[in-house]
Amino acid sequence: MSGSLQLTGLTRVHTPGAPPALEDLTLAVPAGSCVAILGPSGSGKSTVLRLTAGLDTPTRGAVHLDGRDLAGVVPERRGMAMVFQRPLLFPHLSVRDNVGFADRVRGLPRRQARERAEEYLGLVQLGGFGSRPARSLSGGQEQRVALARALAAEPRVLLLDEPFSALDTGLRQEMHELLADLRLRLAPTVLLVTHNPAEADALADTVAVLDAGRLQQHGPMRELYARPRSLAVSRLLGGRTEVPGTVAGGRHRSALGDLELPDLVAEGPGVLVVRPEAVTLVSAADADARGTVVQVRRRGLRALVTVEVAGRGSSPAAVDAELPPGQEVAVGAAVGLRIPVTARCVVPPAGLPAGASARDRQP
Ligand SMILES: Nc1ncnc2c1ncn2[C@@H]1O[C@H](COP(=O)(O)OP(=O)(O)OP(=O)(O)O)[C@@H](O)[C@H]1O
Repeated sequence: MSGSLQLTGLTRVHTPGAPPALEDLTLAVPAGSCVAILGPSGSGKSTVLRLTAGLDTPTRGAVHLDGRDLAGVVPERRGMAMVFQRPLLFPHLSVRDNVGFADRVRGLPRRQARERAEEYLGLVQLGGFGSRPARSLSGGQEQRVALARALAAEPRVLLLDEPFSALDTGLRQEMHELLADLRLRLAPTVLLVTHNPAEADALADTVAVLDAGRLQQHGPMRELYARPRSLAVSRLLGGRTEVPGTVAGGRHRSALGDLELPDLVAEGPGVLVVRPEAVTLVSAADADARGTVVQVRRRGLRALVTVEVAGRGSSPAAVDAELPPGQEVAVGAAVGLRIPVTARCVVPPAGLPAGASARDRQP
């Protein structure tokens, strides 16, 4: 029953003359897949869901479901169900009647509606909760009911708008496992909005990064981590190492020295970004660059260290490295840095659009 969703050139301008809330978004959500829209506050994530659900009208662009243009189709006839950050249950109704509400509205007899509701409550691991009043549930249970209610509508697309962000870490983890299980059993088509990279990583097949209303990059999370196309994407995923320099002859020249690049990169200014997990501290003989530890932060069993590398004739560079459990280093220590060639990625300097990525330009 899962549908195939296609957004094409989707644009929403709220105030003429002001920057669009969403600009020219083209995104495919294949049947049975889960695509996450990831972005900072105000980047246009909810706008995408509202336009898809028909709660708002695009200024330009189209939403197609299984090839059908949904322009002018009211939300309740789009074959979609939405789960919001707040569950929005009817507090005076039982859990079962909350889940069966849509079935009752469309004329299903009470008994049948309740049987179906129980079935979906079982799927979200709330079997036995049916007769309880909705107001007696915990936050996590309420959100499970909201999910059961959405699934009971048998939507062709499930729209999730930050559904777990109000839950504490443990409950959120449980909901992630539940959603992964539901995906295996029911294979729904899911469009998920989140500002949390770990959530996008845990739940989605691919992640579309939005910044200031524009799609920055869309791909599997691993690709976004390893090969961000812009500083915005790198920063959103927690990247902090940004070394400005110049690309020439397939090498990046900066305070770190002259480093070979793994990809074909156009000549000109470019910022080297590297994931801290890829950087290791090594002896001077094996090092790609040498520097001094200026900061150590604990990350559970691991430590995240910042190493400052003095540039010859350029300003110093700061490189983050995540140490494995057991490896310790103190502020002030002189260390060598190993940055594997495959971990080196060059993005355009701030101010240039992602589309102008040095990697995408031919030399
Ligand atoms: N009805 C509206 N009228 C005017 N501007 C709006 C309206 N709705 C949203 N915006 C603006 O559009 C931009 C995108 O908003 P949107 O809610 O889609 O962002 P978001 O990424 O979902 O943010 P958050 O994570 O904070 O919910 C924001 O600058 C917001 O202020």
